[in-house]
Amino acid sequence: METHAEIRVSKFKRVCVFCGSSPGKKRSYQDAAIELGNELVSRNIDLVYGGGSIGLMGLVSQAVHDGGRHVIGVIPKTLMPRELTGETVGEVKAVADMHQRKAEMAKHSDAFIALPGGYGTLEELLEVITWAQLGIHDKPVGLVNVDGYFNSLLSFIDKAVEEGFISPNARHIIVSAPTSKELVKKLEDYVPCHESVASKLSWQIEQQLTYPEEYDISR
Ligand SMILES: CC(C)=CCNc1ncnc2c1ncn2[C@@H]1O[C@H](COP(=O)(O)O)[C@@H](O)[C@H]1O
Repeated sequence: METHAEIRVSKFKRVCVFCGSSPGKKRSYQDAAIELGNELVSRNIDLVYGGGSIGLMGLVSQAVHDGGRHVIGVIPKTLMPRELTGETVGEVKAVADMHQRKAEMAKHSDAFIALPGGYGTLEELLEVITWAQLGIHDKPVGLVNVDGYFNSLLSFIDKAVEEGFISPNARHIIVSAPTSKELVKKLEDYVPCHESVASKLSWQIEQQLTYPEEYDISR
């Protein structure tokens, strides 16, 4: 009997993935990157990521590309030489610098997902959480907590809530789940509940003063 892969419609058209430019030491990290790619494909979701073929970034982008979905890699011109990041599958968007890259990745996405990674991943993840906290966007943000990789980060965030540096409402911005399947489902159900301090309108005006209009990331 002929089998068909299950296709579920998602409210997300494109998801931005932040993840390690290294593969990590455990096979489970690499498997999770491929699993996330396959999960996006099964829900008809396209991928936006930092470009290149190194580490987990290469695995997730290859899985989405192989599954027939569109892949956009956003690469700063300085990282474009192939020796640095490898070949990018799908569409390549060249940008001037790391700041434009983040704005561009955010602008093209309906949600953000982090897989295990290092400084770059943490920086990208925390920045989109900060933007959500300020009300600059209301797109869901989540992490795949593969083998508890992010446990210490989540404990630290809980500590920051306890100590009065993060509001309990803002704690809810970050959604986590042990697998991609569970995470994407949670992100689909996510309802923003934090207060906005910067209105989207004022952000748009600020963006127009600093970047061309195309870099506005709010909806
Ligand atoms: C010269 C050099 C070290 C190149 C590394 N090559 C890279 N190529 C593409 N994106 C990257 C690179 N390094 C960091 N990033 C960005 O930072 C994140 C990964 O950084 P990390 O490995 O977690 O910290 C990615 O989501 C990506 O957007």
